[in-house]
Amino acid sequence: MNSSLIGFPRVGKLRELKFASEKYFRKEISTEELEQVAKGLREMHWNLQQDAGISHIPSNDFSYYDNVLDLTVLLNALPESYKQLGLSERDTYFAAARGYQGEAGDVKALAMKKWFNTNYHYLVPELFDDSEIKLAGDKPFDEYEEAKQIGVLTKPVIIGGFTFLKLAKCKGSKTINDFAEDVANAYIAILDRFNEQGVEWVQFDEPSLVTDLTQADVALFTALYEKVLAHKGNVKVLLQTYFGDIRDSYEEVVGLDFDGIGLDFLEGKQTLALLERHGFPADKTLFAGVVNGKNIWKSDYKKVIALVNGLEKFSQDIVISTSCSLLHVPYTLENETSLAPDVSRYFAFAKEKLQEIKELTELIGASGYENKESYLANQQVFSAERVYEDKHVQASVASLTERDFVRNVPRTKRRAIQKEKLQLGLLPTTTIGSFPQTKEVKQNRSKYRKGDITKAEYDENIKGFIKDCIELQEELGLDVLVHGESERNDMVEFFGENLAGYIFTEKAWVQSYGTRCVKPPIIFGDIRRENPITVFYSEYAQSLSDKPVKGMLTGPVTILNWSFPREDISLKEMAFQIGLAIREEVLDLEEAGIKIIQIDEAALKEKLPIRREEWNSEYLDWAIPSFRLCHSGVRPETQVHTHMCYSEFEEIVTDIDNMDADVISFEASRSKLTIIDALKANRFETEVGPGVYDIHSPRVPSVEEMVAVLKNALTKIDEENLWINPDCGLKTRGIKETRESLANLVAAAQIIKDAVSV
Ligand SMILES: Nc1nc2c(c(=O)[nH]1)N[C@@H](CNc1ccc(C(=O)N[C@@H](CCC(=O)N[C@@H](CCC(=O)N[C@@H](CCC(=O)O)C(=O)O)C(=O)O)C(=O)O)cc1)CN2
Ligand code: MET
Ligand SMILES: [Zn+2]
Repeated sequence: MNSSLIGFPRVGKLRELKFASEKYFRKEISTEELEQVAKGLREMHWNLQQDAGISHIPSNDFSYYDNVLDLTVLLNALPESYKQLGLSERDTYFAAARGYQGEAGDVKALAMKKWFNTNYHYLVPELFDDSEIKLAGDKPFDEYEEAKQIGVLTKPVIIGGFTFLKLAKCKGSKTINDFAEDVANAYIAILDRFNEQGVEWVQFDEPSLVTDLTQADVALFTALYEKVLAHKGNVKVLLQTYFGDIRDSYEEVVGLDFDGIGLDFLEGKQTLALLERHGFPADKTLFAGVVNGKNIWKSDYKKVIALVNGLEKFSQDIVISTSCSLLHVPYTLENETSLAPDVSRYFAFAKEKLQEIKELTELIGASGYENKESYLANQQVFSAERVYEDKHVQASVASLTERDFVRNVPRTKRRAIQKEKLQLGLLPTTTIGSFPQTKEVKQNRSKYRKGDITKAEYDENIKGFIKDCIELQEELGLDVLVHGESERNDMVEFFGENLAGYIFTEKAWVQSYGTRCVKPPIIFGDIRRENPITVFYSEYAQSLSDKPVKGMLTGPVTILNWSFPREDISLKEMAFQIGLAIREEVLDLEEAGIKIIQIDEAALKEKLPIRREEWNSEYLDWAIPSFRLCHSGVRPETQVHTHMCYSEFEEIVTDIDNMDADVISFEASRSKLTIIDALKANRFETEVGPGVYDIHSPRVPSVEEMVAVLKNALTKIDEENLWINPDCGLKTRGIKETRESLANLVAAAQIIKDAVSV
């Protein structure tokens, strides 16, 4: 049986690409040196896949920052503002990705958004009325050639034209339909080039097909591909989908002249039913996504083999594949030195998944496969009892009642009590929580981890960072302070490390955006809080100031969504277990005299099901309650904040209000504040802090631009309800730009406060 990979992680086994790129940004290495690192990684990844016997090895899945941005460049759609800087090709690309501020000019980065239901972020393509879409680059062709040079014949991978158009934002009067013809022509030109190169298969990724589509969308898709496929020549075209099923377009898709169709049998709840109902054309190859590309648990060979065997009645020509790109899992288990064997034996990261695919291709269809060594070894893992149960936690979740989810004083009444108690005045300024993770802050953690310093020394250093952070905020004149999160490597991993039931890794990095990676902790058993986690740090921070210092926690939905979840119990069960743990922490913080507690739900929107019909039943019906569970026990005078990034929650504004927080801060600066209209229209009750500047870019926002944002916000939001803050935490920023940006923020706030009080 043949096998295919949709994409492979690109940051490198030990994040080599991240470190090289960041050196390049700091001008410590040249373009050529950066390109050498990238080339080395590509070669290594191709060789690995070749060694594992993968038949369809992807190329062009590599990216210096983001593969949607790569496509934008390839289609000549990079906005003029970046080209006008007159920088080198590479630097123009990075200017679009990160913003640019320097001798050549001052431009903001492109907007960044969540890639479907993952923690990966892409840069949003922008289409202007004068954008001229055409093939304008060589990356996919060069990378094919590069692989060929080392003896690997690859399957180039490009995001398809339909997904490109669906993700793009039109900035003028034209709509995506106005660009469809040029897009089709550009893909024809792409296919021409692949024909010249003698490419056998090309993969067009069309994940937008798994979203709810209108008839017009399906018509756009069909028209686009009718045109493109008429020119495919000798190249075979694989239409690759993932993250769900293609229930709205299946019949049209199988009717088109694709040579292969890639379907997701894991997240695609209706994929099998679609095959049952409509069959699968005999002249096409079925690329069956059966190995999980998103989670780190080993595949159960028995189940996978049964699934593939069941597909043979639909197609004689099956290639097995991952369910999505392996971009979303870490590189390899080999780097994990401290995982117990009875834990690590359950896991398969990207490299180990290659081995799984290899073994599966050998087992499927082989007679007597049940007695083969690889099968027996796999089944041994699945027959073993995994004991990590906590009966006490299970009982606590089972005995939750309605009352556990409701604060006993309603929000409007709490508001008056809180205003009286906190005395913040109108338009309070605050930040989202983290302050720059400086070299010293990171070293403190790594020294402690390596045993070079004691816990007491570690805590002493943290107290020093907290003290500096409080002093800085006092000096800047912010109203509500934070302790700065210098004890955290990450807002989720940190809680994973401090909760029983979690496993955490050393080097299991996954790209989140650009050079930024996360190390999602693994939920291995039932979750329980054993000891207070943050109280020591928050209490100390509050002791240094008369202003309120926010307690800072991550909420259950976000902890769950940014972890690798168990597959043997429901998401709801896990969310409630985590919710109970965070609730204990909330109550301890309140007991320690913390007056404002922020519970971040940065990832709430991320795993909202792609299909609207599943929003409530599959998600919101437990996600919102699990948040309420965290704070329902606090006194009315304790103010509860939450925070969300990449907001785009227009359509669930009422659900967000139902979280019953007192204040919410959210990202709005890159998405131009459109969310605010939705808040007004839905009579949003929660006080709001729409972020006034983008913290994902190193550029320093001016006072004027933030005044403009605030004035705009005040046209829609009552001044009694408005907070002033950046759009997310400051951990990725440097101290200098943070100080300057926040000084400007406070100055902008003062101008607005003065204007409002006259
Ligand atoms: N989980 C999560 N998802 C999120 C966000 C988030 O904050 N967390 N924010 C949004 C945007 N995404 C982001 C993702 C990552 C980072 C980020 O800053 N990541 C850091 C890593 C942070 C971290 O965990 N650092 C560790 C590990 C540091 C490290 O590299 N250690 C070295 C050793 C260094 C030494 O010994 O000195 C190693 O492990 O190899 C620490 O500081 O303790 C990075 O890529 O640079 C920011 C935003 C959406 N998704
Ligand atoms: C990705 S949301 C970040 C929230 C967190 N409190 C921080 O400031 O870093
Ligand atoms: Zn955030």
